[in-house]
Amino acid sequence: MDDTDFRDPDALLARAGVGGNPDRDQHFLVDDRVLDRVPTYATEIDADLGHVLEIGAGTGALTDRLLAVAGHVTAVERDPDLAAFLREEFAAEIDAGRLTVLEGDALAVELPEFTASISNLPYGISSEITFRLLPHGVPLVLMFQREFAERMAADPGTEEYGRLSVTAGHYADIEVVEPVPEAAFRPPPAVESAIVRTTPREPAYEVPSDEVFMDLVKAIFTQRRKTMRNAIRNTGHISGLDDPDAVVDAAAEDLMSKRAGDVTPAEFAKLAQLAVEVGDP
Ligand SMILES: C[S@@+](CC[C@H](N)C(=O)[O-])C[C@H]1O[C@@H](n2cnc3c(N)ncnc32)[C@H](O)[C@@H]1O
Repeated sequence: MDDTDFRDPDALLARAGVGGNPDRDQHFLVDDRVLDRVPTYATEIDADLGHVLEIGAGTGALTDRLLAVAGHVTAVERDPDLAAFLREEFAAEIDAGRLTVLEGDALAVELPEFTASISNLPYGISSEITFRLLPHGVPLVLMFQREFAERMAADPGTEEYGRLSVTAGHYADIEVVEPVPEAAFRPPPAVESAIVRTTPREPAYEVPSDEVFMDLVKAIFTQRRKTMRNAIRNTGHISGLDDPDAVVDAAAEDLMSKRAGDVTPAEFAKLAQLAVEVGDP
């Protein structure tokens, strides 16, 4: 088999004897053109992919394409029947030491060292798995619900901008690289999807600690319609600030009059620094 002669996704479903169970987050990608493009969003940045982690490998249609561009692939799959099918279907690649099938919940299994993750994710764990992967500081190419993808990549001042945009953008540049229609999957999900690429980089600001920054951002966005002044005052129980008033008093007046949706990540970072300077948290 050469690199352009990949396993047919419909034939894989037939061999595995599955149709996809939406209750188990199973929507298999069956559009060859999309499947072929997914790995290129990583290889156009780094042609040498090393060890690729795939979350939710299903019947292996994407795994097959990843094996063509990576030195090693670790494929995590929670469904025992699908994990058994992967071990049988890809026995030669496993024997050759090029593929590891990890059976279990991607949120709980011990992850290997990896140099990129390329995955058509189970949408039910989008947020939790993304924040398990982002701190590894490697490129990610991940399929999400389109609305989630757009919130992740949103800029300040837009309707989609929020906690997810700030916290994901803390680790990496985020791009929506391709919208994917429902018809590309079997069974089709209820909503459109989109592929996101994250490119790791240091943030352009300093924070006292990731935890202080994340807790403050989380707290303030629970009150996004309020002014920053009121949002900070009302959410000490979430942000961990003992004396929110002291932070408000020390902060710039114009920042306190804004709403969270217009506050840049750098401004949130400055506020987190200020909170530490005034002795809080
Ligand atoms: C959207 S499907 C993608 C399947 C395959 N990669 C494809 O593109 O056709 C998500 C897969 O993740 C698996 N899955 C669901 N929840 C999981 C979890 N918590 N950990 C690991 N795999 C999970 C499902 O069984 C399913 O095979």
